[in-house]
Formats: sequence, C-alpha cells, structure tokens
Amino acid sequence: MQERDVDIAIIGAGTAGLSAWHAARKQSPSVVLIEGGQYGTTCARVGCMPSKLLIAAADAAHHARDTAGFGVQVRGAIEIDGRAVMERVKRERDGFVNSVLKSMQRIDEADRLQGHARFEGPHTLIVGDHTRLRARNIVIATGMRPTWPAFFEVAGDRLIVSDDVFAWDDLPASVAVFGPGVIGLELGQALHRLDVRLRVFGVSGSLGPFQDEALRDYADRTFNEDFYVDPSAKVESIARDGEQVVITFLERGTGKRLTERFDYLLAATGRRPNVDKLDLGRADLALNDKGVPYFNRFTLQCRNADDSPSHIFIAGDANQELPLLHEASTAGRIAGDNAGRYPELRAGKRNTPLTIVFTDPQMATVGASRAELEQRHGGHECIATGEASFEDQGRAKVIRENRGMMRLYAEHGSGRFLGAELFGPRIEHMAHLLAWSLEQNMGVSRMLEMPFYHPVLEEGLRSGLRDLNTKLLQGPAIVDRCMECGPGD
Ligand SMILES: Cc1cc2nc3c(=O)[nH]c(=O)nc-3n(C[C@H](O)[C@H](O)[C@H](O)COP(=O)(O)OP(=O)(O)OC[C@H]3O[C@@H](n4cnc5c(N)ncnc54)[C@H](O)[C@@H]3O)c2cc1C
Ligand SMILES: NC(=O)c1ccc[n+]([C@@H]2O[C@H](COP(=O)([O-])OP(=O)(O)OC[C@H]3O[C@@H](n4cnc5c(N)ncnc54)[C@H](O)[C@@H]3O)[C@@H](O)[C@H]2O)c1
Repeated sequence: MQERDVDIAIIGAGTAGLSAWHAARKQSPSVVLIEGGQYGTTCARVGCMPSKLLIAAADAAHHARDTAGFGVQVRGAIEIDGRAVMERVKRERDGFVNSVLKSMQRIDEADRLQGHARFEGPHTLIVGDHTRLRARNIVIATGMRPTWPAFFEVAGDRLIVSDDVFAWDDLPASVAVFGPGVIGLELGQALHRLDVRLRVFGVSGSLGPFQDEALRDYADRTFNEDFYVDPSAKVESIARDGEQVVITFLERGTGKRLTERFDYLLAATGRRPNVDKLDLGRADLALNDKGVPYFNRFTLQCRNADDSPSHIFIAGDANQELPLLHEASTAGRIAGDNAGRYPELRAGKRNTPLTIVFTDPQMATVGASRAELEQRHGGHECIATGEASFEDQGRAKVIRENRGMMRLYAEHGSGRFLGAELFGPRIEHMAHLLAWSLEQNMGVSRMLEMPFYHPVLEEGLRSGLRDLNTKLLQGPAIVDRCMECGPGD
C-alpha cells in the first residue's frame, strides 16, 4: 500500500469536486482529487446534458406533428429513426464529456488518484486498496445514485435507471416509468414524443417539483392530454415474462384492471447520496437519520459527533440539499475554499433556490414554497398570492403554446417578492428574471416598473405581478385586460 500525505483531499471528480479542487488549489499547492468511477461528471455523462439532448429530439418530433393548427400541412408521416436519435444524443454527449476531460488535463496527473475512497480515520482515506492518504482537510463530493424499491427487482435486467437510457443504441417500443418526479417527467414525455409507448406511475400524488396544489392539478391535467401519468397509481403487480415486464394496474379514471407488457421498467423513484460506502463511522462525524453528515450550508463544514466543528466539508448532491448542477458548482467552490482556509472559514453566498424542469410546458420553482413562507413569515395572513394564466396570453396564443399558470408570493406590508411556482411556455427565462429579482430583494411594485417588451411571454408574468400587487393592496385591480400596449397580458 502506497503511503501519501496531502494538505487537502477531495473525494469525487464531479462538478462539485472539480469546483472544490480549483478553489482549494488557490489556497494550497497540495490538493488531491480522487475519483472512484468514470471521469466526465454526472451532468455531462448521464445527467443534464444527455437528458436535454433527448428532449430536444422529442421537441423536434412534436413540432413537426403540430403544424396543422398554423395552417401548415406536413405531407406524409413523421417518422422517428430511433438509432439516429440515440446516435446524436451520444455523439453530442460525448462532446460535452470530452470538454470536461480536456479541462481536467489542467490538473496535474500527480494530483489525481483513481479508486474508491473510504475513511480509515478522521484524517485518513484508503483509496482503491492501493493508497493510504493522510489529509489535513477533506471535501466529500461523491454525488448521488438512483434508488428504487426492492420489489422492482423482479424485472431483472429489464429494470433500468436514467443512466441506462443514454446507453441505448435504439429506442425501445415501450417503457413503464415509475416516479413522476423531475427525471420521470422529463424522460417520460420525451420518450412518448419519440413514439415509445409509455405509462408513468407515481405514489403519493406528487408531480415534479410543485408544492402548490393548483399548479400540480393543472400540470397533471395538461400532461395527461399528452401521455398517461397517474401520480397516485394503483399498481397491483410487476412480473417478468421473457424479455418483457408485465404490469397489472387499475387504470386512472376508469378503475379498470389492465395488464400491459413493457420492454423496460424505468425506475425514476429518486436518488440517494453516495455516502453509505465511505465508512463515515470512522470519520467521527455527526450523521442525520439518512447517514448524511450534518453541515452548515454557508460554509459546507461538517460537525463532529461531539458537535465540535470538523475539518471535513461536504458539497454537491452528496449533501442532499439541492441536487442541482449550479448548486453543486457553488457549494463545491465554497467547500474547497474553506478546506484550504480551515480553521479560518468564510461564509459563502448561496443563491436563491431555483428549479427548472424541461418538460413541455416547463415547470419551475423560485425561492420558497408558499407553505415554507407561511412558516417563516408567521402564518398565511403574512403572505399574498398573485396568479395569472397563460391560456389567454397574447404571445402564448400567437405561438399556440397558451397553456399554463403561475402563482407568485410576496410579503404583506413590505411588498417584498418572495417566490413563485410556474408552469407554462419557456418558463426557464421568466424563472431567471424572478430569481434575479429575489436576489436583489425587489418589491413587487419595483418589479412592475421594469420594462416589458411587446408582445412577449413576460407580459404574462406582468399580469401575475399586477395581481400580486393588488393582493398586497398596493395597486388597483386589473378588471379589464390591459390594452395600453396591445393584447399582451
Ligand atoms: C437524468 C438527470 C438529469 C439532470 N438534469 C439536470 C438539469 O437539467 N439541471 C440541473 O441543474 N441538474 C440536473 N441534474 C442533476 C445534476 O446532474 C447534479 O446535481 C450534478 O451533476 C451533481 O454534481 P456532483 O458533483 O455533486 O456529483 P457527480 O457529478 O455525480 O460527482 C460525484 C463523483 O464522485 C464519485 N464518487 C462517488 N463515491 C466515491 C468514492 N467513495 N470515492 C471516489 N469517488 C467517488 C462518482 O464516481 C462521481 O464521479 C440531473 C441529474 C440526472 C441524473
Ligand atoms: N431539470 C432539472 O433540473 C433536473 C432534471 C433531472 C434531475 N434533476 C435532479 O435529480 C434529482 C432526482 O430526480 P428524481 O426524478 O429521481 O427524484 P424526485 O424526487 O424528483 O422524484 C421521485 C419521484 O418518484 C416518486 N416515487 C417514489 N417511490 C415511488 C414508487 N415506489 N413508485 C412510483 N413512484 C415513486 C416520488 O413520489 C417522486 O414523484 C431531482 O431532485 C433534481 O434535483 C434535476
């Protein structure tokens, strides 16, 4: 076994680990990055990028089929070439992975270690059974992996997770997706639009990231016009028969017992942090009931079992706080910086929570949910809710994407904007405007003073803000459609 001493060890060469490495390296010349799996990051290899590539192909198919409403006839059938779809997904994905690998070449080979890392003691790691690494400070950036209930395993090798989708050479004929969360909805809708026969089964009624019941119901109705999704499914049995998975369930709406065969069961039932194989018991850290170290979200510093501050930091999906790419990058930077400075620490700037789901229509949440806000601000009377629909919105009608609604929250008295849940066309852009407004502590009336071009989807957002302003008793109600700059709202 090779023995080695370093100043800082970073476990995991994903987005958080790479970001931590660069920040730590500014503080110390002795930083080692350990990777137990493949280089290239989850985002580029099996996460954000290949999923968006598959969705882009699905969007192309959808738009090609959706021309008649504009008076444009496409003659002949729209055919999906599954091999060509997957070939492009993988080719472009490989390009993204290669750019990560290229950027990693900036890290000296001597500063990279390959092998699974586990704790032998609070300052000692065993890497791949070939190296004992002693480090003054350590960053855990080990990411997450998919998780599923044991009863899915009857499907054998026909049980797959999102990673497997991006290894396909061709599209299958049918898939049963379990889990209408972010991954299940994005991949499920994309597969459906690429002519894969689809059912999406959920439990407990949850749908994507929405907490607001009105948005959840609206999204549920809208998605069900496109593909079958039952957020509270009654699945009676799952069995394997030959090369297929046989699922018996009660059909939503009719209650009819149906038995259907699928090529795959795609488990999109959540992801768990990769901390269970780190031997954290030997690191002397205080762990929560899920085995994840307690940490401070501004410093990313963990706590020891005796509640004293630890020399170990945890960033990215591994800490389970906000498993999103931009959060992994920010948290990694703060953790790496603090690992370099320890025992002196700096509180990092954390961004406004922002989630965007790339379905059609898109889903987004900004800031806190209404329930969280009520708790934080002292009850429902402290929070005003504004609302607007995209169904009659000018620009949305022009492009025939007039589906969706939004709920916007603000504080009574101060008029400060606090958060939103949005469902509608190209919501990714409006969600950014709202997150940036929140970062700047803007009041709703100030937001309404900002320029709104015409005709744009953001005029729909202005309608929601006007309604919110009225609910705050800070402006007149908009009784008639606002016509001062055309039919935009
Ligand atoms: C299908 C899918 C789509 C997604 N789409 C989006 C999106 O559109 N937008 C968005 O913001 N986020 C998206 N995400 C989430 C995003 O990909 C993650 O939040 C982000 O990649 C997490 O980065 P990370 O560095 O924490 O983890 P990772 O990139 O997973 O890095 C962790 C690394 O640690 C290594 N490792 C684990 N254990 C050990 C060990 N013991 N020793 C050594 N190495 C170890 C792993 O091999 C891995 O390389 C998506 C995720 C998935 C799965
Ligand atoms: N656009 C994006 O930003 C994006 C895209 C993909 C993934 N991600 C990240 O990845 C994380 C993980 O995504 P995910 O979709 O795996 O998790 P998730 O928590 O969003 O969804 C899991 C879903 O599975 C359901 N479920 C649980 N057990 C079930 C069962 N036995 N049968 C049927 N359904 C069941 C849950 O009710 C939930 O709806 C997300 O939280 C997100 O942070 C982000």
